[in-house]
Amino acid sequence: MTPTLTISALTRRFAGVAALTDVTFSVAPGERVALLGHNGAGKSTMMKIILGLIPATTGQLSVCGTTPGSPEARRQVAYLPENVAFHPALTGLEQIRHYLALRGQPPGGAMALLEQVGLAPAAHRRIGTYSKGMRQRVGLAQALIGAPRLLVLDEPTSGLDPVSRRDFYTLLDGLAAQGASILLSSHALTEVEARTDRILILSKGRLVAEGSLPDLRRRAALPVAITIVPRDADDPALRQALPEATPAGGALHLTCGQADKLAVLARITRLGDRIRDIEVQPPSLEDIYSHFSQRDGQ
Ligand SMILES: Nc1ncnc2c1ncn2[C@@H]1O[C@H](COP(=O)(O)OP(=O)(O)OP(=O)(O)O)[C@@H](O)[C@H]1O
Repeated sequence: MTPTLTISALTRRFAGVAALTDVTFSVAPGERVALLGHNGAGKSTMMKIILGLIPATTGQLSVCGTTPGSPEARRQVAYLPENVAFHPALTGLEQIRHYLALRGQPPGGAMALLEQVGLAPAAHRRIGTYSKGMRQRVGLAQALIGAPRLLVLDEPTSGLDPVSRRDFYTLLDGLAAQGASILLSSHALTEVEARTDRILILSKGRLVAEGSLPDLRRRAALPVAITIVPRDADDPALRQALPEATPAGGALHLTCGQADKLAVLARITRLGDRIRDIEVQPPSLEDIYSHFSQRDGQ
């Protein structure tokens, strides 16, 4: 399958500042990719180059099979900035009709776009009365004009409550299922953990890790945390079987390498009904993120 976005050996410098250095990756049709990185890591610079707003210093880019910023690329790429601003006096319907007219498309398609983002019931209300989540949906409806093949979303869920975030990602899932590629930046690690196919970690302008969460987890080889709730916290058999465990709050806590996990679980299982409950916690995306960032000296 031809990638929607291909970036190869991309470098961008600003008067002495290396914002991006030798970045290479691609995004396939229907793929949801998260771009993570600390403040100043180069995420916005990357997006601006993909959108054709600024040129790369060196490197090759192909956006929907063409050059970033070309009329053909602009027709197929949509962008949603972090803080979308609309005229508060316009209704959602008027705003989208206006954008359609600007794009030379029949304004009659506005209601269908608002329906797609779940805003049809509020279409005739002024945007000034919308919640932040609703305004983000107007932004998404605007981004969907012309059925783009690539959506570039800059922290699209920042400031949204958990339910609005979940709804927003559900919308993105639907778009990806129809073949749109999604590249989004975020600082909300737990949500991208569950709602994207691949994660890119930028650190000081370099791509320091790339892969699905299980890939990154395997590569980082971080310890697994196990919490055991015994029937009797003072049971000496537990200390004997699990001498490395630390007692706290009526439970026993231990960590082990991924490779040792099954052996440790087998030791715990042999304790039978001396154990009331057990919780196995793999490293979170936050742990993995700081592992790769730290590896780069952050
Ligand atoms: N126009 C510019 N002139 C000079 N330096 C710039 C310019 N734009 C970005 N930079 C620098 O490039 C680096 C990357 O910035 P960028 O805005 O891409 O980071 P970011 O990952 O989007 O950060 P944030 O999460 O804070 O938005 C930073 O060191 C920034 O100061």
